[in-house]
Amino acid sequence: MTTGGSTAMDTGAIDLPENAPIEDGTLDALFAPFTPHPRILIAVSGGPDSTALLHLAARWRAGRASGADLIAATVDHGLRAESAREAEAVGAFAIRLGVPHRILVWQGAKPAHGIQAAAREARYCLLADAGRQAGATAIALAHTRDDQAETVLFRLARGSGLSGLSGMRGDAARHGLALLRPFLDVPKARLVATLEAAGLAFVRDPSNGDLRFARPRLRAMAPALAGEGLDARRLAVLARRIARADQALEAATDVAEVAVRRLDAEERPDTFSLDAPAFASLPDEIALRLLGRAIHRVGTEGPVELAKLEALFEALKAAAPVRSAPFRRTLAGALVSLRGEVLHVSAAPPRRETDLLAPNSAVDGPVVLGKKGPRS
Ligand SMILES: Nc1ncnc2c1ncn2[C@@H]1O[C@H](COP(=O)(O)OP(=O)(O)OP(=O)(O)O)[C@@H](O)[C@H]1O
Repeated sequence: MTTGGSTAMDTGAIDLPENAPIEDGTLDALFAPFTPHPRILIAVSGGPDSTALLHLAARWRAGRASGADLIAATVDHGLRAESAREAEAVGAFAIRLGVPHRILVWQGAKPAHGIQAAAREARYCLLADAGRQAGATAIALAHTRDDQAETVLFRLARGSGLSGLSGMRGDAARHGLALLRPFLDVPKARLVATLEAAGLAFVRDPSNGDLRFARPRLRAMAPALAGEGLDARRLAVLARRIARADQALEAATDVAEVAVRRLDAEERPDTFSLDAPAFASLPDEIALRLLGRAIHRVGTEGPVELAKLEALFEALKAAAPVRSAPFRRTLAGALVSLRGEVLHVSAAPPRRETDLLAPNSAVDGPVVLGKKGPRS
């Protein structure tokens, strides 16, 4: 995304040239998250962002007497005729920089639908396996500020809650390895300028501009959005602010969990019992998060979809003061029931056809909820 009219004053960010090459003087700060790791696998597609990541990380490492060992890997998804040749070109570039490189081939059947998501999932698995085999403790990815902005828009369009709108994290974990994204605050234009200044070539994946996919469509809208002030910088600032608020709400939920959870004789490992009056006195957002945690922990279907959690929470709030009929609902493989002063969340019994027909028995009906990925 190009940047529009925002200024350092209205975003709180330090104003940097948006398309100036990255200078050596900034490398220590940029790669500070690398320092705790003895060995890092750099994920390089051969596109501009990850080529710049490899180039700059090698430059940073060469300027230090000690630090992380760098290794690099390229996943050949086998989806384009040129992919094998491009992966080899990345390998040759890495070797020139003195960085060992591996090509990881995505084998097996490729789905007809959702190919981008399947390729991403396969890529993370292959990179994590290669990283672990090589003794790496972290994978470095070249997501930029433009990617962060796109992620925020993408999730906004899909109805995400605050956790989703906080965007990608600069430090996350997956498959037992840390995921480092040192360029999350760096405009893509600066990486391209860095490569051009160093005379380095990179490939452009045509699928990045394929308007059959949602992200390229959002990318194509970026100049118009930036013209209205909704540029990458503002969206990235928004993501940071939301992440900050989200962390505070999670911390408040930790406190509420300790205060409201009943650890009495009735408590079993597969049950989460909450003091119902204390739960009802929590602010809605905290109560909702606590309920979502309970369902996620004892349920069998992964993270709960936010809209479904909200529907269940509203039904619970409506039922709580009445207590005329027992409250029992299932969501994401968990059973939520209100008995007297106790709100129980336990693993749901196996579903029967009749469960789906009984009134007040299932808010999620026959829909199978997803098992992975952030749901909010
Ligand atoms: N085929 C691949 N092999 C290794 N790493 C990859 C591959 N594709 C993506 N990555 C890693 O994941 C990051 C994000 O992927 P995404 O598809 O958003 O970027 P991209 O368009 O490939 O970016 P780049 O300009 O680096 O090529 C990349 O910057 C890179 O670090």
